[in-house]
Amino acid sequence: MSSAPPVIGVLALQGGVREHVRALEHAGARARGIRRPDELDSVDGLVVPGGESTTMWRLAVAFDLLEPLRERIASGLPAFGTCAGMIMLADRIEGGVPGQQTIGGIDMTVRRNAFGRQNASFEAPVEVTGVDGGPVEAVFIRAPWVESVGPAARVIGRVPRGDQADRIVAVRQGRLLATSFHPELTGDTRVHRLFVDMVKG
Ligand SMILES: NC(=O)CC[C@H](N)C(=O)O
Repeated sequence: MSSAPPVIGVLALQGGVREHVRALEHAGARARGIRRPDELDSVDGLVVPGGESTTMWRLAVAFDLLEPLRERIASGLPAFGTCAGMIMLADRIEGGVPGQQTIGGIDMTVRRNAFGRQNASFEAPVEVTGVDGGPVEAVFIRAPWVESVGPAARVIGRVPRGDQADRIVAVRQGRLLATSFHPELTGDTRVHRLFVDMVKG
């Protein structure tokens, strides 16, 4: 017997919203954009997309969403952040603009634009714990990396090789998930399936 698909919101202030909606629907969820605090009440999970974390933070404040997002996530709403969305889910950031705030939730320190200029965009096969069937082809676009995680968070993916081998690029903490890269851009929906399973679980 199959239960009703979970409803997953995609924070639609800015960034790669449509791609996540598509990937979530492929992964067996119903997806919708979220722009207002009351829309948070009717979702079982939330994706915070990539884009620009400084703009997303400013818009979240302007739309009175930052506090409601913090409250919902603190009270157990499963969430998945990609790239700028990873920054938004970090408890601590480095390289932010003055005063930059996050939603938080994951006990980690994330460095913005960490991979630097020559290497601002690249792809690499990343093994993600909990995703079966071989590495995920990870697309990094002016991506952050995770400097460190606290005891509550678990590293589930690292850069496989090259100058930045072993940099942490995927983290999980309970029902919160974050990747430096963009699984919504590749057509491979295994990371979204992992999140949909976390939401169902
Ligand atoms: N592709 C992305 O989401 C880039 C993130 C962006 N560099 C930021 O700081 O928010």
